[in-house]
Amino acid sequence: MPSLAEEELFLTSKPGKSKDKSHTMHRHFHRCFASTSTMFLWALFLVALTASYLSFQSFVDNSSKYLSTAWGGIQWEKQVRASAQIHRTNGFSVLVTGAAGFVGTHVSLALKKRGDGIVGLDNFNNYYDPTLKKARKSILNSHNIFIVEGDINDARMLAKLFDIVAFTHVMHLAAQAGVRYAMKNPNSYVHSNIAGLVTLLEECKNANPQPAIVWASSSSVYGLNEKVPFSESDRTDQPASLYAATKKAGEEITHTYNHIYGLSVTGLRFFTVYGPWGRPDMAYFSFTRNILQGKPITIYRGKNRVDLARDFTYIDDIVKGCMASLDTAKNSTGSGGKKQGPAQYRIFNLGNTSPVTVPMMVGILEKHLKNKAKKNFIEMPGNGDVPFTHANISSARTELGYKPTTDLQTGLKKFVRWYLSYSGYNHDKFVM
Ligand SMILES: O=C(O)[C@H]1O[C@H](OP(=O)(O)OP(=O)(O)OC[C@H]2O[C@@H](n3ccc(=O)[nH]c3=O)[C@H](O)[C@@H]2O)[C@H](O)[C@@H](O)[C@@H]1O
Repeated sequence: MPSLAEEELFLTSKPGKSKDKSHTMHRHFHRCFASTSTMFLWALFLVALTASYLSFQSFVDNSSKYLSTAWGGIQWEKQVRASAQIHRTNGFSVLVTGAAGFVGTHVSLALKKRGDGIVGLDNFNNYYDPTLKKARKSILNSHNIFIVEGDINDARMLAKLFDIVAFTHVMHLAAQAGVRYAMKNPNSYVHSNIAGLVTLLEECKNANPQPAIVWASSSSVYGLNEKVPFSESDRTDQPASLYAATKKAGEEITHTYNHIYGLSVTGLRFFTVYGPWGRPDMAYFSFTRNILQGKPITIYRGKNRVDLARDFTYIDDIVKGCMASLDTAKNSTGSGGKKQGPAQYRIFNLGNTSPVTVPMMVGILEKHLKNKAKKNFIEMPGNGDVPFTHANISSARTELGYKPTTDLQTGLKKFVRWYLSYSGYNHDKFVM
């Protein structure tokens, strides 16, 4: 539509009007001709105007397609500020990356519950069904936690966030997770776990004040380590997957930022975290879905038919470990992008300390689901998997007071209850 000014311009200059009534034929003809050519010129003008309007409109559309961001603006800033508000004495304001993820959602809710301010960040990628992430986001929103839709690789957006809020802590949980998917999409691991991490650390190091960082590493860094249980001082230079390699790289990269810029860093090696609102790509989750749908499940076995085992760790225990890490994190020492003194650097195992074999885990699910699984056993393909994990948590116990309390039986029961209700099944028919 033309603007009002353009319409007014057109209406106030109607062509071909004359008040002179004594015209000769010649003059009449001439006027007619003049009037026709004026009309023609006006028509041309109209066409040109319409064409330029349409091309301007398509320019605006295209520009907004490429320049459009899910962040920015006065309203957005207001929401960020409100969400970051601290509601307790000596509380924190925490930037939680990967806030719509499994661990991110639980940690954000726990922080909010005790009065800390939180700004969530998530790129809502489609590694697994984003509907689940959106559902988690709705819960967070209903607790007045604002989630910024953005990627940790977006330095401008991160700088803006640090401009608006003086974050005391960053709980960095955004990552490309999954051990076996790394063979399908290796670059996604480099994008999130390496490039994204560096972009985030750059912003943290530039921030004034610098936040303390707590972030998710992984038990997978132990790779082919055979010494059990895994201690933080054990070898981590033999990763079995690209995922593990990027997490190990993250430990080295965060160390560099700690060393050069004085960032306070705590890396948490999570051991196969499970529970309500979990990740659909993980075995306990996809097995549950398949068992309920009567579909077969594939159970990997090691050499000589040895069962694989995991130190499955329940989400509530992991959340406690994350909170204790934030609570015991010392301030970063840098300012103006420069280190002012040595800063804290820690790495902790957060596991359960009692590994369970995969067939035993399936047995527990079968019991809770009152359904038998159709099991196919195959030899573990060379896909990045490790045969077992087992955490030594004495460091976390001493320094964080970390003490896991949920066994797999209890934790899976809670998961199954949640899964049935989330997926619309009738509880009573299933859980024992
Ligand atoms: O603790 C960790 O470091 C890692 O834990 C999990 O990785 P994983 O332990 O491999 O968890 P699942 O993918 O759920 O697999 C659990 C077990 O089930 C087995 N599995 C998996 C899938 C399948 O179809 N069949 C099968 O037997 C795996 O070999 C493994 O032994 C997460 O997916 C990683 O993101 C995390 O970093």
